[in-house]
Amino acid sequence: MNTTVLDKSPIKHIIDEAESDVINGLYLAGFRRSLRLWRRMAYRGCRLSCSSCYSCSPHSTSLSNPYEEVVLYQRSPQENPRLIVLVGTSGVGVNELRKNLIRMKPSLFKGPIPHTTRPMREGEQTGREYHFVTRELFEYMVCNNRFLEYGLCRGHLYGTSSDAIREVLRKGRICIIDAEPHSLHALRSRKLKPYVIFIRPPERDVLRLTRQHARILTSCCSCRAYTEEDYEELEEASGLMEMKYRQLFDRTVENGRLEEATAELLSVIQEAQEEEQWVPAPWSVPEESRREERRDKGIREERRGGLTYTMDYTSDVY
Ligand SMILES: Nc1ncnc2c1ncn2[C@@H]1O[C@H](COP(=O)(O)OP(=O)(O)OP(=O)(O)O)[C@@H](O)[C@H]1O
Repeated sequence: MNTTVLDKSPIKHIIDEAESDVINGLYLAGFRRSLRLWRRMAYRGCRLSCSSCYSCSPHSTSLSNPYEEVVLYQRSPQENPRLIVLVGTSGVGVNELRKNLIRMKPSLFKGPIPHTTRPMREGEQTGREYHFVTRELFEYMVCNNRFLEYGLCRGHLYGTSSDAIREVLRKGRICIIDAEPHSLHALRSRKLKPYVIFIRPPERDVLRLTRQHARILTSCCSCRAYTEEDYEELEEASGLMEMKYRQLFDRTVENGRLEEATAELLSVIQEAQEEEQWVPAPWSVPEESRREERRDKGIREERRGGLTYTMDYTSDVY
């Protein structure tokens, strides 16, 4: 496998962190601070250079076309649960809420197990903390668009694959992930039917009151108490995110008091799984006609000599 593929990709070097998110024997995979930091840096980079960023560019269909045909969709009990995606600006409490839900209802919620090329440590098991894979396999997965996002940390690659998400859903559990808004276009598929919940900060006085003991993650991978500037930045970044991406959000939940926000989130997720919701029209097309459509597209592109596109169109991600 040619390593230049990864060199050209939007990987950012990120800082390592203390391992393990194990609480009372429950493995909370995917909460590594390094990946969160990477995401944050990637998002900031994206905001600074919007003209070259795929998701902000006119090529991103979900953003360039704010109108899309939607239909009412009711999930049947035989179908996999819908993927739940939490979106929010760094520091608003997305991880705290996600962790809270998994801790409260571990038989209902689960996060996807990330992949890594880092060597397995004593006491770890592949498929529990991580899927431990070789660099070759990781790069192969990158080339085949298997990752929704990935990052490099002290020479080791980390990533969240769409297969890991599907694995959770296939087992009938609600897969709950947090994502940067620019990853949403890759998630919006008929198979995953993501339900996107935007987490918004509360009013400033509620922020001050509730975040007294909260710790903000700095870019130097250390934690400290929130300051007034942090609140200001949080509110501003959140407002911008909401303005720019709101057409991709299904619901908004305000994260003021943690118990109240968690309870609201639980009820919103229950509605998303059990009640009728608006979804993009192609998500309700029967599987057989989708397969035919994909086959047709694949053949057309092969004739044009674009063999490589065939793989994308027949991939499960779409
Ligand atoms: N509703 C809340 N009330 C009080 N503290 C909260 C609440 N939500 C989150 N916190 C605290 O705020 C801090 C930041 O939360 P969290 O780590 O979940 O942020 P985040 O949105 O995931 O951003 P990042 O990935 O940058 O950490 C943590 O100390 C967390 O315990």
